[in-house]
Amino acid sequence: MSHTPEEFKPLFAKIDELKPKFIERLKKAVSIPGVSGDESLRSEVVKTAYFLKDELIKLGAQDIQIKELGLQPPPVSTKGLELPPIVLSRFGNDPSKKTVLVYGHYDVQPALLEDGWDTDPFTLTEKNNVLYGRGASDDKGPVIGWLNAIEAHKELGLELPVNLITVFEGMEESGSLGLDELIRQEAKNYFKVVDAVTISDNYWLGTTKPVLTYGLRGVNYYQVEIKGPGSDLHSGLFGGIVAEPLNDLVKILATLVDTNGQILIKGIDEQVAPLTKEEDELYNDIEYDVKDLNQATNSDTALYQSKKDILQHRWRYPSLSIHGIEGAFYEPGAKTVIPAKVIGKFSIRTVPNISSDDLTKLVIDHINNEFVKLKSPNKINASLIHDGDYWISNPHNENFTAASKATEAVWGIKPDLTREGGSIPITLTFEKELGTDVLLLPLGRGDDGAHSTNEKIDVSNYIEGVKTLSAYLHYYGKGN
Ligand SMILES: C[C@H](N)C(=O)N[C@@H](Cc1c[nH]cn1)C(=O)O
Ligand SMILES: [Zn+2]
Ligand SMILES: [Zn+2]
Repeated sequence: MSHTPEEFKPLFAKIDELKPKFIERLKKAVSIPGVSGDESLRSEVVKTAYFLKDELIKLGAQDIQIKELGLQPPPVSTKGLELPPIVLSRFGNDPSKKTVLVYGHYDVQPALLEDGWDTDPFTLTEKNNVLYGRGASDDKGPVIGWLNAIEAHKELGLELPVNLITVFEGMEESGSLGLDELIRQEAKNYFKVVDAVTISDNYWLGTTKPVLTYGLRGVNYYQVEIKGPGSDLHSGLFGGIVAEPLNDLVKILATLVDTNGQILIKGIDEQVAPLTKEEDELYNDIEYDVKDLNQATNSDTALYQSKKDILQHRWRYPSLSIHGIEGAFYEPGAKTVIPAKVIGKFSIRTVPNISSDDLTKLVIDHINNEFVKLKSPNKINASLIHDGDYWISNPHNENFTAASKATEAVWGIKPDLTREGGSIPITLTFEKELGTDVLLLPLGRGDDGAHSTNEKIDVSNYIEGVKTLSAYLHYYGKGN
């Protein structure tokens, strides 16, 4: 392309040449159904870690370590389930070069064909230059993208411009359990000389303009268990004469949030940092429209119409989403059952300056108070499953500048600076424990359908993304 700087032409040509191999590598990664939230698939998550280890060996990584994290704590696991390991590796250890730590996750969200996928979620399928499959964008595509960037250098006989450390985890979609502790332990060991941390695990805001991201919402995930009869019951024999756990649960869930997305738990709004004039003005320059939102959701269900309202509610205000009910009848048909025990699941996206502990107290007190009002003989137990902090940083530093130049070299346009409504629980820990800047450099588009059916990454985003990651390492390595 005409905007490609001369210095990158051979490297970008090599990346184009390796495209079939890169797609094949992603296909292999996607074929392993490593869903961290599904205990029955834990061995597949672990298998993905070993797949990455083998790829790293082939690429010539040094000091590959598989770090075990011990058992998964309750409430989700009560039967001694091992957490998936962290895969560490190193490319180069030259004291004259800077060191970049790249983090990504190899676990994925659940996916079933019957959820409404057009193709098997664990078979990467190319249609019209788009690659469909669970994890294609979140986050196997970007993780494999880093490996591809390393391979392109290797194939060209080009030295990496920085020392690279890779940190790949298998529990991100389930709260990054165990990783905080590992980062603390390794801060003065494996991660002793890290100059910058870069994460490719979010998405462009829309579908055409690249972005760099300097903020994330946090996430507190809760469950509410309601137990009643000793076993599931026939609703004809027992309906109307026993207290039904699911009736209680739907009433409790309905007290959490209204249909306009307003959280109904008292005391949360007061903790949200006020919007300053300067922050409000930052939204003016960002390219986004309600049409982008409707395109990403394939619907006309937006709660706000103006760009500012949408972006502020996505980035700087909390939200509460109800995700599901364990134990409730959900299959097709008309089963006349009274479920004996149900567990409602919901999460709250947190923002500055909400404290996770204060929030959890407000949430649990609210649920217990509402349950008392029901005067039900059933038993309730509300608890936090996991939490991850929000993160916000100043995007005016060497790391962001390098990524901005790389984006221009590949896409011919300066990226927008955005925040992200989703969460990457470990980001703040890297920043605090390693004392380094963190950059979020997303590859995928806003309509990739992460966590949804028909998740995809466009071939152009995948391949140009490998070029962007490569160019970023060069700009950062030479100090821009
Ligand atoms: C943004 C990132 N790709 C992502 O999807 N993060 C998850 C993290 C999470 C935490 N608990 C469960 N999942 C998210 O934002 O939902
Ligand atoms: Zn992710
Ligand atoms: Zn995700």
